[in-house]
Amino acid sequence: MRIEDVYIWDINAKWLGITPYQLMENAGAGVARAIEERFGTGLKIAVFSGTGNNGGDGFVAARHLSFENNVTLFLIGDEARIRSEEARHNWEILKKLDFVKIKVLKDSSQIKPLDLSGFDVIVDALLGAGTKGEPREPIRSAVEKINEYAGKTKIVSVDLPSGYPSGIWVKADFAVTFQWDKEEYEGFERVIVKIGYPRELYHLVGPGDAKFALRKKGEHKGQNGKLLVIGGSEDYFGAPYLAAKAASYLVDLVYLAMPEYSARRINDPDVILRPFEGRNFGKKDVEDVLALAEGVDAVVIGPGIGTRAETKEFVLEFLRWCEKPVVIDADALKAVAEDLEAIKGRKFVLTPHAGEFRILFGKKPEGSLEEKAKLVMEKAKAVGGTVLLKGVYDIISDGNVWKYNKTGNRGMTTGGTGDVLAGLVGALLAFGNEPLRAASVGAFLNGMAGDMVKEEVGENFTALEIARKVPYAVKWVLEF
Ligand SMILES: NC(=O)C1=CN([C@@H]2O[C@H](COP(=O)(O)OP(=O)(O)OC[C@H]3O[C@@H](n4cnc5c(N)ncnc54)[C@H](O)[C@@H]3O)[C@@H](O)[C@H]2O)[C@H](O)CC1
Ligand SMILES: [K+]
Repeated sequence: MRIEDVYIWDINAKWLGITPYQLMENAGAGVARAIEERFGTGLKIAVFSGTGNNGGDGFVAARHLSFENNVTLFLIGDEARIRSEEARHNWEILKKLDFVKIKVLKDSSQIKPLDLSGFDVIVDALLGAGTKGEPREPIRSAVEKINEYAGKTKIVSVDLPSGYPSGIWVKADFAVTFQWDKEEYEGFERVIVKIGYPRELYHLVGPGDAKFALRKKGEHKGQNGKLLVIGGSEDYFGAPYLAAKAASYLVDLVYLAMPEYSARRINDPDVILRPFEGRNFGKKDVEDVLALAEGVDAVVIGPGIGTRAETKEFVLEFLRWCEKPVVIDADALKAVAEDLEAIKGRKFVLTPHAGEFRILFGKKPEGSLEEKAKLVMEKAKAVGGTVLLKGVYDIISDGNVWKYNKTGNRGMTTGGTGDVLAGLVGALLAFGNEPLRAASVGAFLNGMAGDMVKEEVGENFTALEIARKVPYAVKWVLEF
């Protein structure tokens, strides 16, 4: 698990109703328990806290330890800078206690003369996951002061040694880290304590994933993604339009390549039409559509494209040559099912519903969520890409991990919601997201938009209304 996952989990935990207060209480209690299990009780303990949530964990640990130990808490920095509610709450509690001695040290000149030789254990709660760069004063002096006692006094770091991985960090006997080990951490012993996360957080897609997926890259036109949607046929023109419309709320530029016969039905300034002569895509169009794809960041191919033999040939030939990340949706899935080699080595997302999944992989997904997830993961690994199996719970896997999405409602069985979804996944690919995150967050936003429409109009609505709700779903995520 990476530090980025910590933030995603925290946000998703909050979305599930697990408050930062509960997490901090469990974190601090876990630190206290790990210390007493290792060193016993009746100890003289110095807790060094910073003004962030790492410091907050230290406040909680000090309170828990004070029950059977002699605790002094050193706040390094100005208490006015204690930012989060949960850290402030625990600071206010400490200030009401009499057995915990508190010393506020704002300046390195107050830290340098400190004599810590009377303590059995020093707890380092100065800096944690929020650290940026080398420790700055006065934290820096506190790190140096603590390191004077390395090897003599027991030193326990909260979450990770303060200053790690910069040039100067606390030489701790061990760090008490939360819920799981982090792959970035090395060079110090870790004791892992659980802080109340349910197992679902490994798999459930939430606003935490969406916040990371929606981070904008640049300020200038076009920097926030250009998408090409390829679809439509003599029978369908709505599907590719829906995909393009939905995507237009996220990326800067959306090109919509359609056979001229159906393209003439579209006139929406939000999408840049690129009509191709004729009624259906065929091999004659491969060169020109590839040329279009050169100018974008990601491609969606399939909505309404039809299943004619000439079109299947077009789809396969296009995919053999296109090097851009691509969402393969709807009828393009049927083409790919005939020759999975066409997408070998590519960056792609397949977006089948259960029936298309069976055509692609020869097996209908059934059974429990975990049984279906195992099958999706196995097939994603086999095909070498990301598979988004649409359903009441969408299941997404890149072959290594699996995610599931619970947003959405029965009203979304209406035609076209799959097209909106394909557009959103394509847009998130165009943002630069890896396929797994683009697919899982696309499913999340699609379902959230559908839930917002249902809130307003009940369960009978069209896919275009879902597309129009996309900006509201994005706003909700960014404000969460
Ligand atoms: N889900 C979990 O794992 C939980 C983790 N908890 C603890 O929260 C910290 C992360 O807290 P955060 O407030 O984001 O950051 P820090 O406390 O690590 O530090 C931020 C604080 O320090 C200042 N700062 C940043 N870099 C430096 C620097 N180089 N020198 C000096 N000062 C710096 C910054 O301005 C902030 O004021 C995590 O590690 C866990 O301990 C939750 O409490 C429980 C759930
Ligand atoms: K720390």
